[in-house]
Amino acid sequence: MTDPIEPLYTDEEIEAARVLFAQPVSFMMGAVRMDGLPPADLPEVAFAGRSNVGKSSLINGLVGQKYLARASNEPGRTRELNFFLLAEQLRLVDLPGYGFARVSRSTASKFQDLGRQFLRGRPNLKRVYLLIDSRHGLKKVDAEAMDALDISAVSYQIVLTKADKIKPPEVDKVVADTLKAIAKRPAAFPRVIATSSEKGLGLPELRAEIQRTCLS
Ligand SMILES: Nc1nc2c(ncn2[C@@H]2O[C@H](COP(=O)(O)OP(=O)(O)OP(=O)(O)O)[C@@H](O)[C@H]2O)c(=O)[nH]1
Ligand SMILES: [Mg+2]
Repeated sequence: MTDPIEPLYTDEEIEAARVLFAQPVSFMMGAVRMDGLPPADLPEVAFAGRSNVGKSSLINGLVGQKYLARASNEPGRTRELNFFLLAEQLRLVDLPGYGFARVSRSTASKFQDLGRQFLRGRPNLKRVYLLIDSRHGLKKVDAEAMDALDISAVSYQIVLTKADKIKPPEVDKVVADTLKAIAKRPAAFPRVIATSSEKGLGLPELRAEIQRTCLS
């Protein structure tokens, strides 16, 4: 039996994805309203998760640029839907985080509502990458986000972040626990990728997964 934990990508796929993500990438726009989105004319993948989980850093890691998406230690940094165009072929969408944010409750909920509306109603959204901090695992707010995605039938995949902060056997355990927790969720893609934007762990596999999702 194949191990569902192991990513199943050929060397050719990994190399093709590396080449794709080495192509030019640019910040296209930030949207603050659903009627201000770019046209739904290219495949998109979005990065969602709690504030401070590492969404902006992961986008930077994937494209090999340190400062493309604004990352910060201050939770609630990303406040708009930020669209990054890669290779003129697909878009990476950085979402505002849910959970704690160092802005007023009404400001935070305004951007969280925008994120929710986007996830529910974007026809060209191929998949949501739902980021979970390796040190913390799934929390109640993450389960609520998954409930919403399951109900809307929006395909999502769990990506563990900051895997450099814990030991490899602990990472394996979080991966196994997470797979168990999502087993019965209808819209969850049954594979979990552990990543570190800092050390590059898991990024080649995630690039290959995004390429498959958007361009095959
Ligand atoms: N050690 C380590 N730190 C990371 C990693 N990814 C992100 N961080 C740190 O975590 C903090 C938050 O990262 P961001 O990428 O801004 O997180 P975010 O999810 O975009 O946050 P919001 O926009 O506020 O929702 C920053 O201080 C990053 O340097 C990682 O893989 N390893
Ligand atoms: Mg951010």
